[in-house]
Amino acid sequence: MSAGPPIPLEEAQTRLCAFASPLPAVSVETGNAAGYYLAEDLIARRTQPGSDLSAMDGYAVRADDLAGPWTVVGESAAGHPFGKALKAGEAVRISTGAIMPQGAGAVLLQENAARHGNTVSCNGEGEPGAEHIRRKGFDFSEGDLLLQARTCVGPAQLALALAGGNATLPVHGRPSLAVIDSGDELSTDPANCDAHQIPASNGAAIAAMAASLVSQIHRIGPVRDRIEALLESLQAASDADVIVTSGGASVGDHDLVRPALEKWGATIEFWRVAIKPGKPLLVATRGKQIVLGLPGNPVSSFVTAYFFLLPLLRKMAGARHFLPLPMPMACNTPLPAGGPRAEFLRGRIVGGAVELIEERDSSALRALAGADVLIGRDIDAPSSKVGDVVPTYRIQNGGIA
Ligand SMILES: Nc1nc2c(c(=O)[nH]1)N[C@H]1C(S)=C(S)[C@@H](COP(=O)(O)OP(=O)(O)OC[C@H]3O[C@@H](n4cnc5c(N)ncnc54)[C@H](O)[C@@H]3O)O[C@H]1N2
Ligand code: MOO
Repeated sequence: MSAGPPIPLEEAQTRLCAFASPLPAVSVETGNAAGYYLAEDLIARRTQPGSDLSAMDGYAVRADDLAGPWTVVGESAAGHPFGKALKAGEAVRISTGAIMPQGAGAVLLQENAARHGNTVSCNGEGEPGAEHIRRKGFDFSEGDLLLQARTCVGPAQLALALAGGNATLPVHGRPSLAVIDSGDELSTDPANCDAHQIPASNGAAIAAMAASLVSQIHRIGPVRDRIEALLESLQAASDADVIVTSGGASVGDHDLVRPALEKWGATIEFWRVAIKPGKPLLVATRGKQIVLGLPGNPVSSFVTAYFFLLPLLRKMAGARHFLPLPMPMACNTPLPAGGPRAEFLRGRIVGGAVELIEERDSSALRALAGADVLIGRDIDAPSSKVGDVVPTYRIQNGGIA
């Protein structure tokens, strides 16, 4: 294929993600569902709260009997309701989360009560009130829509699903991933590298970024810069839904990922994207398998995994929104005008604004590891001054979509 000019970021993301569809639904125990995406709308199977409950510790009294004093006739504790109806002149000791006794319509807070033996009265600090009651079904009722299909199940959604009476959840399956490190200079032993070697770090970083979105990860390599070795590694990855390579994607004599993929029978869909770092990104398909050839420079590999691999995996895992979400932030540093490629600079969040990390080399891992965000600069973006708002992309914890 002829290379052609690098294609714009959004077009490349759209073309890549169009190769993927959400995987079929599977059922998982709700307690283990964090990180999965719902395959169906989630409906409440129960009402919460199931009865009127007290929101505070204190005394339940009738709504038509707010002056007191009252005789304390029993207790309603969480899990242990008071079994009888409340009469005028009576109060029931009640705790947070306990069912309001039949006939009760107000709660006197413990702090506002004076208790002497079996008698309780107001101490002058406040009256009994209905605002301390959580009404039956105020959060949700049986049959309500709790969450839409393709929502990510985070800790809060997981808790809601359980509260809604769902022991299991229908979620989309997750893709399997193979990650291939390639390059003669790569060592598997970071503690013992010769002068001509560097520790292989990209594969491990990519695997860590993808971990929560995939069913399994097969790490392969480091693979030698020889077509046969690359072919062997691709063959070893032939069960994976998605294959990622890093290194060997550029134009050097030893950049063999493209010819190896062609020889393996893959179709090169596109090569080179107008972003910096990350230009030599390559996308190929072989049947249903999708191959991403990431550039070898560690920051380029990270940035292309962030803007291409993670969206692809999210889409396959069922996400409704799979592209990284820019967060506009004021920038404390003036930025020079953009160039012919969209650029992603490293930035640090300081006092609610973003500050540029000057180091831009695409191999500079220390600058990347010290960054909170990537600062996005469009193609030909005008220079910006201190305080101008710029799009930022959170990169801690692999980023958010
Ligand atoms: N004449 C040109 N040279 C280069 C171009 C170009 O357009 N014309 N593009 C540059 C850009 S941009 C990038 S990015 C790199 C990408 O090159 P490759 O994908 O072929 O990567 P390698 O050459 O194999 O490695 C680059 C660099 O990264 C290190 N590396 C590779 N794999 C790993 C790994 N798994 N863990 C850690 N580090 C890794 C490798 O040692 C090299 O230092 O090409 C430019 N050149
Ligand atoms: O664009 Mo390359 O990915 O800078 O080093």
